[in-house]
Amino acid sequence: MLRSILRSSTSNASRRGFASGASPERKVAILGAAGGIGQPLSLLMKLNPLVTRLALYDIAGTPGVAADVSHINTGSEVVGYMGDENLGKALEGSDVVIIPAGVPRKPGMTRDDLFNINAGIVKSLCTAIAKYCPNALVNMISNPVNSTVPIAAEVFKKAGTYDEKRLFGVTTLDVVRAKTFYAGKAKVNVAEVNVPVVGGHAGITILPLFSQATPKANLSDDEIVALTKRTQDGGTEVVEAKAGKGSATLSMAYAGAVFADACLKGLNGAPDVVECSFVQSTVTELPFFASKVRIGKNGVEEVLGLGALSNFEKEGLEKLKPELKASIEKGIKFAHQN
Ligand SMILES: NC(=O)C1=CN([C@@H]2O[C@H](COP(=O)(O)OP(=O)(O)OC[C@H]3O[C@@H](n4cnc5c(N)ncnc54)[C@H](O)[C@@H]3O)[C@@H](O)[C@H]2O)C=CC1
Ligand SMILES: O=C([O-])CC(=O)C(=O)O
Repeated sequence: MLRSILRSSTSNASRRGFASGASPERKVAILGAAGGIGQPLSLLMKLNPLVTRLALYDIAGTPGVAADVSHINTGSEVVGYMGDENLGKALEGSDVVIIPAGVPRKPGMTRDDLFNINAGIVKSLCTAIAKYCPNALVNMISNPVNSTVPIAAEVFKKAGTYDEKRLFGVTTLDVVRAKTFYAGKAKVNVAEVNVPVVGGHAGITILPLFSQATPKANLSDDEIVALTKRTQDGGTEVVEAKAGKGSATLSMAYAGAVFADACLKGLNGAPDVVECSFVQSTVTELPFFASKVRIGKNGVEEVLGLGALSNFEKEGLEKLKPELKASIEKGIKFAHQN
């Protein structure tokens, strides 16, 4: 067991000296830390000055990743944990738990094709979260997000720890893509671009609201249709380009790091922290829905509405509902039956 736990050599004193100044100490755990997303995400979280302790958990490979990342001269302490028997220690005291554990797609597969394997992984990890860090903000990356978030909610409900303010499906990559594609088409500075993306995280359930994109640009209807389709198919574009070697990892690690940073800022009391996320929601008749969310000291402070939609977006919203509803129900059913 000892061999599976690797501590960084950074001293407490130097850690405090380097760390986050007046910010409170924050522990972040990454579950699936040795994977394609997990490794670059571990790197990016090691670079985040709001993190004081970084727990890297996986079923294999974490000693190496933790040793590697721990040599970076930023303030946080890095500890690697490997194997189920060390999951509790990885989670204890965590403020934010990021979950990129599970299998990725291969060409020809949908995200839902990952359900059979990933549902069980998510269920067991969330059972441990309920036991060891029930107050953590959970950032669910594992696909299919449209089902894994409802599974997590049911696991937490069963354990008596569910707080809808603390459970987030990470849809930030859809926003990252929408911003990039819009900036390219509209020929505006990508750093200034904002595009809300609502709905869910699979195919047509991903609904970018380009009518609300800023800075405003005069794009034709055809251009908006093409941008929407490219955003919806962004994951597949990467899966096909990787030709059997997995799905988005680097852009996802970036997106995961952006979202976790927003959670840390919100927890620390920063004002106006708003990101899109797939959360428990009353924005539509569906129990979970992605939209802009204000994040604060308790997690979700406010689920923001959709704003004015174009006719094209209104149609997209109605079209996505049956698929999203079915994915949510599939997750809930799985959690009840297993
Ligand atoms: N939400 C989003 O926007 C995105 C989600 N994803 C999803 O993220 C997941 C991970 O993708 P990759 O990192 O590319 O896969 P990967 O296969 O490279 O890494 C997954 C890691 O999870 C670990 N793992 C498996 N079972 C585990 C368990 N019970 N506990 C802890 N770790 C466990 C594996 O050992 C592996 O290191 C996939 O489900 C993928 O579809 C990927 C891209 C974007
Ligand atoms: O497409 C996939 O399977 C991975 C994913 O969720 C994304 O890249 O958006």
